[in-house]
Amino acid sequence: MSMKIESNKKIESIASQLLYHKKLYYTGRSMISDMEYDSLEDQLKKLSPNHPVLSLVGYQFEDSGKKISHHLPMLSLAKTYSIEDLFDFLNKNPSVAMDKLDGMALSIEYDENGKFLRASTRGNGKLGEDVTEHVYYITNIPKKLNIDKKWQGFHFEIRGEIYFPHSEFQNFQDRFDSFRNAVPGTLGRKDVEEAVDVLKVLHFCVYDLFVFDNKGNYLSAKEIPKYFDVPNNYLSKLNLTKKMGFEDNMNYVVDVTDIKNIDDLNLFIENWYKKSRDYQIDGIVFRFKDEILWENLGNTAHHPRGSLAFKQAGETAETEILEIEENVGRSGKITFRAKLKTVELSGAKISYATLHNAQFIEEGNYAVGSKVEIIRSGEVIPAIIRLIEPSKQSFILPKNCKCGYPLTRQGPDLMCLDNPSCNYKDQESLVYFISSLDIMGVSDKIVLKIREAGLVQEPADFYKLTVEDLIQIEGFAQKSSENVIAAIQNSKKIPLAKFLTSLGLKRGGAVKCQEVAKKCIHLKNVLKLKVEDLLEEKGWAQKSAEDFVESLKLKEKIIQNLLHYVEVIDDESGALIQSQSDHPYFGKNICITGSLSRPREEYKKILDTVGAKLVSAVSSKTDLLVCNEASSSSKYKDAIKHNVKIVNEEEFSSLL
Ligand SMILES: NC(=O)c1ccc[n+]([C@@H]2O[C@H](COP(=O)([O-])OP(=O)(O)OC[C@H]3O[C@@H](n4cnc5c(N)ncnc54)[C@H](O)[C@@H]3O)[C@@H](O)[C@H]2O)c1
Ligand SMILES: [Zn+2]
Repeated sequence: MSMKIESNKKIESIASQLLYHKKLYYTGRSMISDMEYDSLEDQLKKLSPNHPVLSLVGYQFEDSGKKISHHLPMLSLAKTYSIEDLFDFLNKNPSVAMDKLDGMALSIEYDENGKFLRASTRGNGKLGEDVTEHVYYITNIPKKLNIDKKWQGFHFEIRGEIYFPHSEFQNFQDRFDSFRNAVPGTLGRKDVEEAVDVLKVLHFCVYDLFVFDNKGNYLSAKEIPKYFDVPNNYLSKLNLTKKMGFEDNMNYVVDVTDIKNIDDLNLFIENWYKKSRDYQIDGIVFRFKDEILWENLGNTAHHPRGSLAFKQAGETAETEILEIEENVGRSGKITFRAKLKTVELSGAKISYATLHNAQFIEEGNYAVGSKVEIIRSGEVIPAIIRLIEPSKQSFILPKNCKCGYPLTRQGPDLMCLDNPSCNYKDQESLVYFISSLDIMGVSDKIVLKIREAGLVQEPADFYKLTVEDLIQIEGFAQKSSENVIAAIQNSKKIPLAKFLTSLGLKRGGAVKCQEVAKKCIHLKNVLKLKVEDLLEEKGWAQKSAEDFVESLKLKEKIIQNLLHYVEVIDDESGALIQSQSDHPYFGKNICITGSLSRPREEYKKILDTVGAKLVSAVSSKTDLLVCNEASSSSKYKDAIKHNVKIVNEEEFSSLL
């Protein structure tokens, strides 16, 4: 074989490994450390500097929705692990340093009035996914910018990182396979309403601003200081975004012009990582301060030349797998974790690591006795990144669930699907049932203890518990047992929407269950639901409707058993709305001014019952103003101004 063919083979092998790991990484299942990945990339750079894989940005997901084409490409960053390289970079030009936030890049566009227009992800750098609807719910992204007079007529594009604060992630841990997957997973959801609670707690941090004039032409770094009356540097550009209403992010950015030698730089880096923060970083971004220079340096196909990310090799440790344990999730998905010979890693004693799913174990060839390398990567429990030495024995994936029923393979996962009342998946269902009912004084911990003692197999069993049962369990005293039992017994009247939510139905998040409750009013109608019925409603896709109806069927026995103990209260709001919707005042905004024959409170109550709203001021959104004579009140004037219909009390009440 000629040298050329040999080296081509090597190049293609590295390229295909890179593609493979990219895919795993961007779907939250990385199998190698960033350092190993980056060193593979370096090898390819040496062998074939122009290889197309090297200029791939991000990873294109299949089956994706609407695309937005970026005005300017959204690129990656050049990176280094070497202090010397970083020092050389800083010596070239005065720079700033900022956190390299480990979330996802977002582009957010505003129109010439400062109104939020649309948002997109980085995607492949040229085409991103449209996430406009998701962004409506992200609270620290302004939907209307504070626009100074001299900024009017310009369009703005803000770029930054959307990330999950650690303190918030704690509340949503069980919903995601991994921390890394949480943000892409949430922004990738097509049924946005199901993700609202997560979107509300995500944070956005700005790192760039682009300005376009009213013809859509890009305003260069040279022109910005002229139009906006700011000095030519990165910090003052960021300051503009702060004035526009973005959260103050200046504490992320530090001037590093006073670093004079390698020792200073080492100390600076060491201290940077010591700072406490409520989010994950995967490096430090250094960027030349001079904006005109930064722009003139331009980009490669992969990254801007005026920025450099410094990364630190994450601390890893070697250990041995002692046992492989499995857990059955609420959906029936089996997840695996390894019990390890305890080792210390970044100051913590580690005895467990995640093995994710069946595919991860197969591909990595992990088994009891394997020597492995583990890393802490911001996950709740550490991840295994590499097999150091295979075990003499191999691990045979379970054929059956712990409940005895056979498992089904679905892609990378094993699932327990055949046993509708699998006790093991109910272990999670039980906790979920109680926690979504919000029974005061009954925490998840208590539920697990009761479950471990074997006292409950399904939700209905909670209502059969007695004080005597609980006292037998370690940690329960007379008084606390009485409290728990009383709390459970007091939770027997459950509104329909809450009842449905607590069942943990597939696709049955709180918002969807509320819609179903409104539509069906009685539980017996819910139990008769067909896929077609759901498809009539907006926000239901074929697959989610099928999942919902099917999982409802699977829970039928659990529901029937529960009904011996609890009373499910009809959704009256739905019943009302059905009859109200024919009323002429339904959905109308009505305002009253001057004195009428009956107190305003009384009218408010009547209006409530027909589905109308009594508003306190007149705007273009008001449908009707009620008053007995022309007056000089501001409400009256506004009604004339906005062309709002004005009627007297008699006319008004004739329709009530
Ligand atoms: N372990 C693996 O298997 C594996 C696989 C693929 C990629 N990776 C890792 O992923 C990285 C490459 O991925 P990438 O291109 O998504 O990201 P990147 O590391 O090249 O960084 C670019 C991204 O950084 C983000 N960012 C955060 N803070 C920023 C700031 N202050 N200024 C500018 N940008 C900021 C932006 O989202 C931007 O898109 C590499 O570091 C690589 O090690 C690892
Ligand atoms: Zn099972």
